[in-house]
Amino acid sequence: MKMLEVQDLNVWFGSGRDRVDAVKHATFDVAQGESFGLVGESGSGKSTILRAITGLAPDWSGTIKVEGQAIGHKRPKTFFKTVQMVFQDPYASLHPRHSVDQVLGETLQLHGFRDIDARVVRLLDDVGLGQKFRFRYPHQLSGGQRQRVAIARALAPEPDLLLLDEPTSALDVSVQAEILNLLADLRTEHRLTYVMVSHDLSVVGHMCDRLAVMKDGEIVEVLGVDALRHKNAEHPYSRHLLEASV
Ligand SMILES: Nc1ncnc2c1ncn2[C@@H]1O[C@H](COP(=O)(O)OP(=O)(O)OP(=O)(O)O)[C@@H](O)[C@H]1O
Repeated sequence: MKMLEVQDLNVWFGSGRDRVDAVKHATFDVAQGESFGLVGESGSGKSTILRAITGLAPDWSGTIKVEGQAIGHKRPKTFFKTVQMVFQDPYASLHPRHSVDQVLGETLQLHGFRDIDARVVRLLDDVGLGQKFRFRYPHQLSGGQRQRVAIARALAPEPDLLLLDEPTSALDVSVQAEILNLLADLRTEHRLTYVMVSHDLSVVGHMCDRLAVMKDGEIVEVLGVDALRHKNAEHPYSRHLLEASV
């Protein structure tokens, strides 16, 4: 089954002379359980695709289907039981005056769970933090630990699809691999589907089964990870991108 189908997606910001066409005619699909990468240089539209899917980019046209259901411009609450996003910067995405317990507890409550206590405990274990972090505040956590909390919050509604927007690029190099390994393990354990934005081809090569190469708002090519490893692309721009990577 297809987890995500995106057909002829156009996303723009502003209007008239100020209009920016951030994504143009993007088409791709992602199978259930697959990990799909979006790569391309800064400004090519990668994050905007994820933001359009979650409803953070209001002006879009085309078709977005999740688990076969076309989504409209307004997302019902149940949508976020299926789709969750993890942002690049865990410093910005966590409220500074909310403890880890509050962050996770409130998310669980919002999604109608009753066994909140047991679930908070389980989520902290799932992301490798454990109980001693439960009543800490963001400023008492390292960058990697904050990103683990953000990942736990995304897992709280038991989603099927995680949208990962450069989930490690704001972190120290030394903890990036830890978080990527955690994400890889969680995908297997929770049978998740990933769409991951990264400007780092080695990250995508490690984490993804297929990837779309974006340039100036367009998907120029969709490649399997083998083609990435063998630097075997058709489109000149993808070839250039692969050649430039180590
Ligand atoms: N809220 C916004 N208002 C106006 N323009 C925007 C907005 N968000 C993104 N853009 C523009 O849309 C284009 C695509 O941006 P996007 O962030 O999707 O690129 P990206 O490939 O994810 O790059 P990066 O890796 O730098 O985040 C850029 O030209 C950007 O300036």
